[in-house]
Amino acid sequence: MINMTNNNSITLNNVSKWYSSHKAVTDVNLEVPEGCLMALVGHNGAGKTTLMKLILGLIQPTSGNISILGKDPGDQSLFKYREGIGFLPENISFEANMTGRELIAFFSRLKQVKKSRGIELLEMVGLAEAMDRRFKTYSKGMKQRLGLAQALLGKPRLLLLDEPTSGLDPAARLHFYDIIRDLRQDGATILLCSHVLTELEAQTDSVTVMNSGRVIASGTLDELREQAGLPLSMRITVKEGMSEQIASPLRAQQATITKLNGRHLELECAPQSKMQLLRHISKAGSDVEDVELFNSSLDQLYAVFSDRKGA
Ligand SMILES: Nc1ncnc2c1ncn2[C@@H]1O[C@H](COP(=O)(O)OP(=O)(O)OP(=O)(O)O)[C@@H](O)[C@H]1O
Repeated sequence: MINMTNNNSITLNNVSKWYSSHKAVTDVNLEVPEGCLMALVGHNGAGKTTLMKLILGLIQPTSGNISILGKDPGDQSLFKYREGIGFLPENISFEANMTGRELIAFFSRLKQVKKSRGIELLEMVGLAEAMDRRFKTYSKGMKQRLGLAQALLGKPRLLLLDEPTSGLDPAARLHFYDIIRDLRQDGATILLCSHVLTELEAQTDSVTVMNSGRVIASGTLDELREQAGLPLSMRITVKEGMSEQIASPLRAQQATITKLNGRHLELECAPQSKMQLLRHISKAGSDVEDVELFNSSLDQLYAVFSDRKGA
């Protein structure tokens, strides 16, 4: 859950990054509160990875200011605090001839973490059986798990994950989000880039949508729904032959009936009319057997914001 103490783990003020005349990121303002999981979404080339590199201090902004964990990420003298930051890049690649065990031992030394913790993490990500095999023999999903294990070394307070579930099978994805939940319970802040919007919905506190280097929308899912102005859908199951009778007063309440047959009616309404409509529906008593509500999905919200920018 979002920590309400107003402490931001990441703050970007008017950050731009240009490569020669190419604007990879333009005037980005972003605040990620401590303990929050924010998803960064956007088309290919929208600027998500560039933003992560800026936050990590791997590249310098052309203009604007960045603060992570209260520090300037570009300050090379601040090596010590990097122990508190974990990063999983999009296309993970390690020395091909080293085994998983050797690689995690190497990263454990770099992060000044006990080797045994590295081994524990390999076991946690499901690489116990494969840790003595060379990296070059690993499948894409196994490489990704090893990348995740190295990102988790040192109990990071801030985790940056670029497409963390790419290559993972469905069971491994579920396991990944279990790990993320545990980290969040320990207070970690997570910024996660993904194109798999459906799996993000249940996990994120907030979503930032990027397009052509700019932030075009940001907020909780409910805030984004309000900004997008998409209708809420309802599916009502009624006693046989009662649908028209129940639909009539709902039309007068600004609901748009989209489908109607003997036992079902489907409608769309403004999200703020929901309770008023439900009160009307409940007046029908036992003639109404079920009401299902469908909020707009992150996929639908993303499509709305992308279209608005003509993407
Ligand atoms: N080193 C670089 N030199 C020149 N242009 C770059 C460089 N890195 C990124 N870009 C450009 O900046 C823009 C943003 O790229 P970025 O990798 O941040 O996008 P992304 O949102 O992460 O995309 P994807 O979803 O495909 O990973 C793109 O137009 C890309 O071509």
